[in-house]
Parts: sequence; structure tokens; C-alpha cells
Amino acid sequence: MGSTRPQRLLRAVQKNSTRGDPQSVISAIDHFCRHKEWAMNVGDEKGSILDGVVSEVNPSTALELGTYCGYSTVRIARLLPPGSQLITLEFNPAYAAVAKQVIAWAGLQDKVQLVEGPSGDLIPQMKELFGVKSFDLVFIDHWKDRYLADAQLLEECGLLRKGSVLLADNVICPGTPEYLEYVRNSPRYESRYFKSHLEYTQAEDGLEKSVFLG
Ligand SMILES: C[C@H](C[C@H]1O[C@@H](n2cnc3c(N)ncnc32)[C@H](O)[C@@H]1O)NC(=O)c1cc(-c2ccc(F)cc2)cc(O)c1O
Ligand SMILES: [Mg+2]
Repeated sequence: MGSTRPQRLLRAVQKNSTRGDPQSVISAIDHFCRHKEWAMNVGDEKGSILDGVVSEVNPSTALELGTYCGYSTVRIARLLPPGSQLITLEFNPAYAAVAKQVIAWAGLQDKVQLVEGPSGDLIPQMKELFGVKSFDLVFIDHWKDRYLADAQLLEECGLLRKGSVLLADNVICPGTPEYLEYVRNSPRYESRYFKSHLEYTQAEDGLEKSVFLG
């Protein structure tokens, strides 16, 4: 049984980065995806926009939907203030196993709770599982046709407060039209588009930042 792309990505991290150095892990993954094998990480260009939003929000509790190999998990966790927590949900066990090792290699395991399972089942359990009152920041990067349902589920579960920020990847490519329509037209959100490119390509893509108004 040959290796999978996530496993090859993990090997590239262990070979080309320094344990405990998140920036070197990020650079190793970007180099692997640009020069060896494309993979669906948010990437360096959109990643810089993500960094800016994380720094601006300075979240004490953050949620990520769709861990994949843990690239954006590392990007977010490396910027979190001491005592803050990032919960990341991934339903593919093979991806979760790789992400766990990438996060540990970066030395960020104490800031991250990686939970295996589908977001639709796990979001309603956030309060009881982790004592979460509300999320200051949610990075949405999972199945593109789950973005709207899960944003509304977060609202219904009382997991958003006035000022909570939703940051959604891939709103152009592969695209999330119904989510975009909702956050851009709902009086409950103040939404803004950050134009960029699909990771490691020239295709257009972007991030949508939506502030929940309560
Ligand atoms: C969906 C994936 C990301 C991960 O999300 C997990 N997942 C899913 N649904 C759930 C859930 N309901 N709960 C928890 N986890 C969940 C999954 O297992 C993947 O690991 N992301 C993408 O498919 C993705 C695709 C592209 C892309 C763009 C152009 C192309 F030509 C081809 C692909 C770019 C991107 O930037 C992406 O992000
Ligand atoms: Mg994405």
C-alpha cells in the first residue's frame, strides 16, 4: 500500500523543518505544495490574510472547521495569546492522524484540541465537551456546501457573540454561493471580501470575513 499525499506532506515537514518552529513547518508545507504536490491548504497568500485577521481578533477561543493536514491550524495556533485555545474539527481519520503529528511537530499541541468527527454533530457538543461559552473566531474551510448550515448551527447553539468573526476560505474556488449570499445579505452580519488566489495557483479565490452583530 503506497503512501498518501498527506503522509508524504508529513514526511516533508519532518525532513525540511525544525521541531518546535511553527514558521519552518509552514514554509516546509508551502514549499512541498508549490514544488512537489499541490494540496488543499489555505496556502501562503491567503494564509497571510488569515494571519492578519487572527492577530486583529486576538481570540481566546477559536474554532476551525476542516483541519485537513493542520496547515491553517498551525498558522492560527502560532499567533494565539497564552491561555487561549483552538478547537479544530476533522471527520477523515487519516487526515486527522497526519494533522495531529504536524501540530505536535510544530510544538503547538497544548493550544490545539483536534476533534475527529463531522462538524454537524460536534458543534452542538462544544459547550459540554470543552466548556466553550462562545467563539471569538471561526475559520471555515470544510465541505463547501456545509458552510451555511454550520454558520446557522453556530448561531442556533448560541456559540457566536456580538463581534464574533467568521472567516471563510474558498468563497470563489471551489465557491460557496449560498453561504456568501447569506452573510452578505443578512442584517446579522457585516461582511467583507478579501480577494486573493487559490492556494499555489493563479486562479482567483478569496476569504470572506463576516462579523456577527448579535
Ligand atoms: C473539505 C476540505 C478540507 C477538509 O475538511 C474536511 N471536512 C469536510 N467536511 C467536514 C465536516 N462536516 N466536518 C469536519 N471536517 C470536514 C475534509 O475531510 C478535509 O480534510 N477542503 C476542500 O475540499 C478544499 C478544496 C479545494 C480545491 C480547489 C480547487 C480544486 F480544483 C480542487 C480542490 C481548495 C480548498 O482550499 C479546500 O479547502
Ligand atoms: Mg480551503
